[in-house]
Amino acid sequence: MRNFLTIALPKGKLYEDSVDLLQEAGLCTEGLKEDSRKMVFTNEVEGLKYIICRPTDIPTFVEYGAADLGIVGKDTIVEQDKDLMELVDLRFGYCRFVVALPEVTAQGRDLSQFNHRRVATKFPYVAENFFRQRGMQVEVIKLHGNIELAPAVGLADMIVDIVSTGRTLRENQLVAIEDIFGATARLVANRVAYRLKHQKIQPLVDCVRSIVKDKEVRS
Ligand SMILES: Nc1ncnc2c1ncn2[C@@H]1O[C@H](COP(=O)(O)OP(=O)(O)OP(=O)(O)O)[C@@H](O)[C@H]1O
Ligand SMILES: O=P(O)(O)OC[C@H]1O[C@H](OP(=O)(O)OP(=O)(O)O)[C@H](O)[C@@H]1O
Repeated sequence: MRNFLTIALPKGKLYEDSVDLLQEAGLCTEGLKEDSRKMVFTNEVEGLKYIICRPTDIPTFVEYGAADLGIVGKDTIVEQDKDLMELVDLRFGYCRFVVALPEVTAQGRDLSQFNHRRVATKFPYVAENFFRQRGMQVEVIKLHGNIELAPAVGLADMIVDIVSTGRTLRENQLVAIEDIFGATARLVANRVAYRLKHQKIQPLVDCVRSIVKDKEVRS
């Protein structure tokens, strides 16, 4: 498999845009959009292999070299801080990290008034860093999804989560009171593969860069 190029694709929100981009870059993406439970797609003729992963597992597959390249959100890259090469900002999958509170609690207050409170998040590293930089001490509670539920049932006073349209916050009577940073999808590489498979990887990276460079950032 030394000459194969293996690309890890995230299932979920980034999947369609990822497949479209690779197709635009001239790679064969046959079968990837079919409704299927297959996790590995091999194209012997082109020396290409795609693996379909959970978005949060992409950095692990790439760091260990199980995939040479991967597509993953900057939010996940920052949270996991794995040893990856970040090659291209793909300009899709835009979302932003915020601190959000119940509307009733937030009214007329600023964040500093919520010191020593509990924060629910899927992103404990991002949350801890943010509050440390603010000189605040909070208790971070790690959840794996539906973070907006935590304040509603008294598990936490506030949340750190990603927001795109803002609909989930609104429909759960939460309001963002601080922006942390924005994130988009990135093309990442395994360090060793980037050197050993440079002849295959670099033309693809150049092509992807030229495709995305004039595109608007979008969610
Ligand atoms: N509402 C959103 N709008 C736009 N992009 C988003 C949104 N939510 C997440 N993203 C981006 O898409 C990536 C994948 O999100 P998705 O919801 O598909 O998977 P996930 O549930 O976070 O992953 P996992 O199943 O591994 O926990 C996120 O890491 C982020 O970069
Ligand atoms: O601002 P919006 O457009 O409403 O999007 C924000 C929601 O999207 C993400 O959740 P996701 O759908 O990934 O589910 P999760 O709660 O299981 O992480 C995020 O955690 C928010 O809940």
